[in-house]
Amino acid sequence: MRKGLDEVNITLINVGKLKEKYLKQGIEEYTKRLNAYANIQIIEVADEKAPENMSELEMLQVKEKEGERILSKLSTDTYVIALAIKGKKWSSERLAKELDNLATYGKSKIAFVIGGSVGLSDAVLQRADEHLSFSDMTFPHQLIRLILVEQIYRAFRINRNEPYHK
Ligand SMILES: C[S@@+](CC[C@H](N)C(=O)[O-])C[C@H]1O[C@@H](n2cnc3c(N)ncnc32)[C@H](O)[C@@H]1O
Repeated sequence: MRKGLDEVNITLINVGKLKEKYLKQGIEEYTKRLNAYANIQIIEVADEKAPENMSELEMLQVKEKEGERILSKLSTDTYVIALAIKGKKWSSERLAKELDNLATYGKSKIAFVIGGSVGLSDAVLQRADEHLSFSDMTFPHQLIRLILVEQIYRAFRINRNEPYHK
């Protein structure tokens, strides 16, 4: 059944608690603005200790444990967009269009997933319907959360033909 974007539930699934105050403030601001347009929920799953000198195997284990926690938050009818450096690069207009299309085709649950300091497990990447990249650069996962929430807000403004800074 066709749905409007305002009927869509957007969930951001993140690994670890947000620590920096300036990021918290920015995310709260965009979440508040977004709430005028959609239901938005932010979920934080526990992170694993990830010391600098971990072996490949330990890193894999961290990803897998965090991945299981992420997967436990996803229902089978959720459309999942994983944030991944090697994913597709979309313009803001393309993200707006994709969200609009998902609403049009009755997808009312959309989850964006951001990995922890060592990234997302293969199981999460395989579960995802799309992999989205913001650039070839690696951003801290907490900063990506702020960039993502701003881009989702921008997408809603674009879809509503409302003015926003270019
Ligand atoms: C510190 S990065 C992890 C780096 C890890 N080596 C990897 O390759 O995924 C943490 C998370 O932030 C997100 N992220 C970081 N940079 C990104 C980018 N340029 N585009 C999309 N997501 C990004 C991804 O979800 C990633 O799992």
